[in-house]
Amino acid sequence: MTPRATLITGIGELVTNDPAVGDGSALGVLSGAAIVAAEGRIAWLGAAADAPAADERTDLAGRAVIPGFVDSHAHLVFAGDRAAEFAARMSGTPYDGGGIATTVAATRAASDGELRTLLTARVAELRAQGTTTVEIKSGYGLSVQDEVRALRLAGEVTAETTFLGAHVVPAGVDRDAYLHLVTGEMLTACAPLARWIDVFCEPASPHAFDGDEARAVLTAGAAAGLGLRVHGNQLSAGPGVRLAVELGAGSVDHCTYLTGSDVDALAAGDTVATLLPGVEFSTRSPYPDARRLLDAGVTVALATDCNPGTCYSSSMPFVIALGVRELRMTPAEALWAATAGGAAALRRADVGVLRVGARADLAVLDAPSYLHLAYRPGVPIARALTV
Ligand SMILES: N=CN[C@@H](CCC(=O)O)C(=O)O
Ligand SMILES: [Zn+2]
Repeated sequence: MTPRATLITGIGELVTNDPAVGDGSALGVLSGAAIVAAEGRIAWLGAAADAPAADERTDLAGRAVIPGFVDSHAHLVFAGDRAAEFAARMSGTPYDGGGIATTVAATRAASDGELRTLLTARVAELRAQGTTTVEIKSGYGLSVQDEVRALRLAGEVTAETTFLGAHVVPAGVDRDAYLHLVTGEMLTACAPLARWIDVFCEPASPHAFDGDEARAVLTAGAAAGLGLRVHGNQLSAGPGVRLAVELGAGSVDHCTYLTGSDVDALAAGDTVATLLPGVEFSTRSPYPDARRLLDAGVTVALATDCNPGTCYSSSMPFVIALGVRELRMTPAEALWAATAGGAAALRRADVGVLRVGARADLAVLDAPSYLHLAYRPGVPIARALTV
């Protein structure tokens, strides 16, 4: 049986992220274009006048279309509320990772059904704002059974699952014993449910892991067949970035405090620098220096880091607005980072780009141009369209 095909017309502006088409820019912007999608993939893309016949037709009445956002960093499996901690930070209390224990307690106490309900609502919230691919970390279980449960639930909604047993050392647990567990029994139980392993490498936090500990976690994860990701350089210019690059991680995330050698290492390696400006917004902290990274030729991604402690926002358009307004990225750089950049951070070639064979994961904007993502901050103009 031939697959049913859908023709999408009336596209005001089409951002493909394919530099081989359109205006010659990295965004590969086309006007007067149409798309045919079949079985979740792009079957045809070109001038609307040349579009082939299809079984169904969707007319977007002049709206802009972009690749669906690729949110390459999110912590969505959790219960509980830390609004009071947010309020304290707005009055000057600094963030040090200590509040993670509050979420761990609430998450362990929640039933599978409660966690699933919270998770699916958060995924729906992301999609309603244009995100079509999301990476989801464990890290609020911190016991073998609770980390396994978090990854099992995450795997119900995404293929991009990340084992973050090394988020913090749980309260009352010996550091060395916990490291032994995370790199041993917990890793063995979690690896079959995860694509990635991550570690919160932050010597400035008494709860997180130093460079040697992070290296042990990542090396064990790689030996178990997992790809590597690192929470690095969030609170200080620690060893996270250099470790991530040395070990060939897909991405090092936060990158708020960088030395010159960190930037040089990122520019020479193939690890993506993922910036999470919603965190600096929500913790009233200095923003990372995106221009320094971009000007050095580093591949930069933007993601939400949606989590209950440092940024309880699932909105990629909000992150793009921060990228433009606060990180001084151009609107084009910010959109690329939130789509193709996220795909690079997840080592995916089938998302974050619209070309024949790629996933037909689109975001439709109630606007004539992608510029409106930063031009109209806080206005819900983006939504996911998977055909
Ligand atoms: N920094 C470590 N992990 C999260 C925050 C987790 C929390 O505070 O609950 C982050 O990416 O910012
Ligand atoms: Zn995070």
